[in-house]
Amino acid sequence: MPPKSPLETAGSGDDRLDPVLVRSLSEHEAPRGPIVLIGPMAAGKSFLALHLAKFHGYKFVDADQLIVSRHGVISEIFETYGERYFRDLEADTIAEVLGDPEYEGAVFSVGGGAPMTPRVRERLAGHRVVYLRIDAETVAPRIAGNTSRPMLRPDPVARWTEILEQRRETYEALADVVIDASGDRSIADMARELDGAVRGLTGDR
Ligand SMILES: Nc1ncnc2c1ncn2[C@@H]1O[C@H](COP(=O)(O)OP(=O)(O)OP(=O)(O)O)[C@@H](O)[C@H]1O
Ligand SMILES: O=C(O)C1=C[C@@H](O)[C@@H](O)[C@H](O)C1
Ligand SMILES: [Mg+2]
Repeated sequence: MPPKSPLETAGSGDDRLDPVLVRSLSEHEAPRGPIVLIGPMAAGKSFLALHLAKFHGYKFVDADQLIVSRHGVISEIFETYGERYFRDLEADTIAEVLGDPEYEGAVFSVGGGAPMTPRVRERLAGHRVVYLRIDAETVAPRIAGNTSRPMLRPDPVARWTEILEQRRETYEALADVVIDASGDRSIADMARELDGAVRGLTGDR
């Protein structure tokens, strides 16, 4: 029988790999850095990463949160210095986390626009990348009253849809694993799928 793909392994219940065995196998592998969560604005990347930290024992790190803690509110960075400046800060922050052994095996959520920066894409090569895919209908109530995401002004749902069209191919090309977040799937369900898929990636690539 051909080996299962990570996606098949992810939701397969009974035949999932034994966690203890996978952990001990992975100890012998070269470090591969954090697991990187990509996807459009408000897909739930930060929410999912936090859930994985709370309930599945992963370390959690979020690029936007690091930027805010060091440089202040994102909308103000955009207003004062412009998008280009923010993208440089974002790329520097991501490179720093990817290179930090403290975050080996952590879940790392990055901002929706991060994969569009060529330097970020290059830096992601060889890392495990999970794309959180979602449709506009599911996201609409989350962003309708948006004030904090400068890219979504002035019409959040229309801008979100337009931006996803520009980014979709890039997200798909980078993804090792795709998790579907459409239809308000429960975060616990997605977390279990991601955890299973990541275990399936052990020894991959
Ligand atoms: N599965 C879900 N069910 C219900 N609400 C959710 C779900 N996922 C995310 N949300 C809610 O949607 C909002 C956006 O989620 P989150 O901030 O995690 O998005 P994000 O992908 O990190 O976006 P950004 O790229 O802007 O950082 C949050 O208020 C969160 O509570
Ligand atoms: O998709 C984007 O371009 C952005 C997403 C957010 O996470 C922030 O990184 C910022 O608001 C830009
Ligand atoms: Mg986020």
